[in-house]
Amino acid sequence: MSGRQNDYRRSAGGYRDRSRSRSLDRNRPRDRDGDRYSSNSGRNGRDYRDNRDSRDSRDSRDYRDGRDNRDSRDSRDSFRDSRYSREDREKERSPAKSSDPGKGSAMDVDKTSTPPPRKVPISLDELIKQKQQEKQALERPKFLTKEERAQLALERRTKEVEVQKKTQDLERQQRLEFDAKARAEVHDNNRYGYDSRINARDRSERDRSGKANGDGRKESGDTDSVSSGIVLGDKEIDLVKKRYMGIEEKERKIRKRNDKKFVFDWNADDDTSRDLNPLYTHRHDAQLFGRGHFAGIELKDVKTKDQFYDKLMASRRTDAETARKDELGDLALQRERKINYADRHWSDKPLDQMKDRDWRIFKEDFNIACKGGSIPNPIRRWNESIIDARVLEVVDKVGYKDPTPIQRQAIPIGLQNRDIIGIAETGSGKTASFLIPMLQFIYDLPKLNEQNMVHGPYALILAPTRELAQQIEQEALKFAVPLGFNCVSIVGGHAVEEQAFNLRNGAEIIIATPGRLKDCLDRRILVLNQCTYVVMDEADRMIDMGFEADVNFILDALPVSNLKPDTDEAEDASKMTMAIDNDSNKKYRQTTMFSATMPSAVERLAKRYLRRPAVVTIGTAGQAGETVEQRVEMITDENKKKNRLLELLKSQFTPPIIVFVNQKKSCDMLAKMINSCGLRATTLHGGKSQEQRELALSQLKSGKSDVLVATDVAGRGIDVQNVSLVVNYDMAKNIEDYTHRIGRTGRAGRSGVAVTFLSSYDAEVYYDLKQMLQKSALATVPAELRNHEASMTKGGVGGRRRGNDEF
Ligand SMILES: Nc1ncnc2c1ncn2[C@@H]1O[C@H](COP(=O)(O)OP(=O)(O)OP(=O)(O)O)[C@@H](O)[C@H]1O
Repeated sequence: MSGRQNDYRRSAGGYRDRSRSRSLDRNRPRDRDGDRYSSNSGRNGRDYRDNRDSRDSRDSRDYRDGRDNRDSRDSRDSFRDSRYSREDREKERSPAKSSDPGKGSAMDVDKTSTPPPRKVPISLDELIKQKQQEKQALERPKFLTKEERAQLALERRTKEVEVQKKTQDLERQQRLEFDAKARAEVHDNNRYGYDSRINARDRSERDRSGKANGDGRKESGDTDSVSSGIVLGDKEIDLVKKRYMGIEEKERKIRKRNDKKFVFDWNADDDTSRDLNPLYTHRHDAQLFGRGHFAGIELKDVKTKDQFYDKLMASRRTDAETARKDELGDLALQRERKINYADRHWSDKPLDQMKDRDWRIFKEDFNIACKGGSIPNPIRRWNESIIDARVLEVVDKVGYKDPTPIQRQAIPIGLQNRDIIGIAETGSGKTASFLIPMLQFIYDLPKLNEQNMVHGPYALILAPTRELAQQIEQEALKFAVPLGFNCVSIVGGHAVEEQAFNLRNGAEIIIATPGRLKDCLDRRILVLNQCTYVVMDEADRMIDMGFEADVNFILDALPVSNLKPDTDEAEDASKMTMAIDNDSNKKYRQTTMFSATMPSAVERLAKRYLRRPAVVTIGTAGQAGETVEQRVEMITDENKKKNRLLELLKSQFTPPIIVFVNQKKSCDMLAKMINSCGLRATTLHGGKSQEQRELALSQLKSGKSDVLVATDVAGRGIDVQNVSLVVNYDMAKNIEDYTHRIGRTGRAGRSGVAVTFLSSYDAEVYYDLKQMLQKSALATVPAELRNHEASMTKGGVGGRRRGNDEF
């Protein structure tokens, strides 16, 4: 069906409805003017007609528009009818109300006055709009003034209170009734008096009602206080009772989280069982650890206490049983002796009775840790070692009574011709720990003579600084001269010719700095054709100073025919101590490295030149000497630093004192300042001639100078006896240098103090320094450092890489 036909039908439907309503109108009674009463009966017939006309016109418009509004029109018609009828009723009512005879009827008014404006029924759209507006108005939040809100809240509260009061009254009423009933029942049951409980309840009831009165007074009872005008609260009354009647309230034990699981109502003092039971009075103290104790029982105690049973048993024994008992007793005694003997401390045992356990205890006692296979046992005493008697004689002459921890472990390994990486704190005798096996090694080699001295030295010691090399030379000479060996140092700052002259008679041991040695090798002043023992002292420093290439050059100049195999054989002492071939006395090359700090950069060197090295660590790697008290002061201001330095130098510290700075010019400036204060200061840095450097050091050692102001040139290995104070006027740029600097004091078991001025420019080392101070028993971390952000995480790079002695 087409839309047009549909619309037509709908409009026809609408027409049928209208004709039906007209026929209904025809049946209605007519008014005075002959017009028919309609739903708008208050109006004249013209109104009605008009209405009808307008409706018709609307219908015809609907028809024209062809809109599908049949349903809405039906509802509109019915609604309009209802509106007409309501308005009609009102109109009918109004003339009746004003039926004043004087005024005339509404009809009359209509006739006389101007006709009222025609009332047009409200359209459906408007009506819907109106309804929506009303609805929106209702939904819209209404603003209330403060007073209105207060008023509302008051009303609400009043209502609540009323309800509450009502329920309370009701409850009270019910309770009173219940009590009265109960009292009557009890009275009936017990004629002789009131139940005390009811009395008490009455009292409490009265108390309660007294409180309910709101003034804290009791209705009856405390008449005294009321009469005296003093009002006492409950707490006060309790206190008065406590004071005058001696009533003590037991404090309730409050159970805490960590308390035992079971909490009893009684106190420990109330427990009487203790006195009655001997088990509790003589408690057995269980000792589960320690010698002489078996499963927590002291055997000796048990023996003395059990005499009663012993006597009893003895009286019952036969002779044979007694003999057997004695036999068993002897056996037990022997066993006990054996246990006690085996449990002796290692120092009470001869060497051949030392067990693995003893060696473990021994190593723990000296903080010795080793890595690598087939490590020999450490040395307990010099005379127990396999060191040649003549070398031991020299050791005794030098005055070393007992070996230091690093010497205890490194010397026996060195004597096995094993490669070693030795890490031990500053001033712990590392020099002797590589010198002694070296001397023993050379001792087994043919003496140097006119023929073989041209092939160069047997042993080579490399050191990062001239001063350290010279110091090692002096230490080596102590041992070498009595043994008839020659030592020569080859360091920068001296004429090469002079050094060539020193080498004219040959030297079993050469101590050198890498730069100058390379020069000598380049110039053919020296060859290393028979060098089979190499020591790199402070190897990390050499790499740090940029000597790695020189070191590689030197080590590559060594003969390769006696290189150790990179197999397990390198750990086999019996093979490594043997000559390589029977025809010659050639030995395997032995390479060792020693330092107090071993950063990972050294690994590269170790991997290239060391074969299956044994790693010996004393204490913790990179740790300062345990006898050094480390103090850190946060000072950034230069003037304050100077004042503090002078203050320290004038305090209880006795010379020699070493002050470390980071720049050459600071050395001279500080030395001047110290000299002007009456102390004798000398300087040591890379800008000075070698003679001046050696003079400065010797003056400090001899006591001609009180204070040495130095750069890191003096930071490593320099051994000046009895340095009481080291001041880091400028903090070292990395923790390794700091460790070596402060290691100039507290050497060889003596105590010393290291004071460091830390500034905000040193944030790179805050973390490492904090860790180091925390590990030391003699150091406290200042709060500024502990809480500083930079000390929380490891930041910055390691030390500065520098070329040859540029300090
Ligand atoms: N067994 C020993 N008994 C007594 N003193 C010793 C012993 N061994 C070494 N010394 C002394 O200890 C001091 C420090 O020794 P050494 O210079 O070898 O220490 P170091 O560990 O090399 O120190 P650094 O790491 O600073 O170079 C020296 O004066 C040395 O004479």
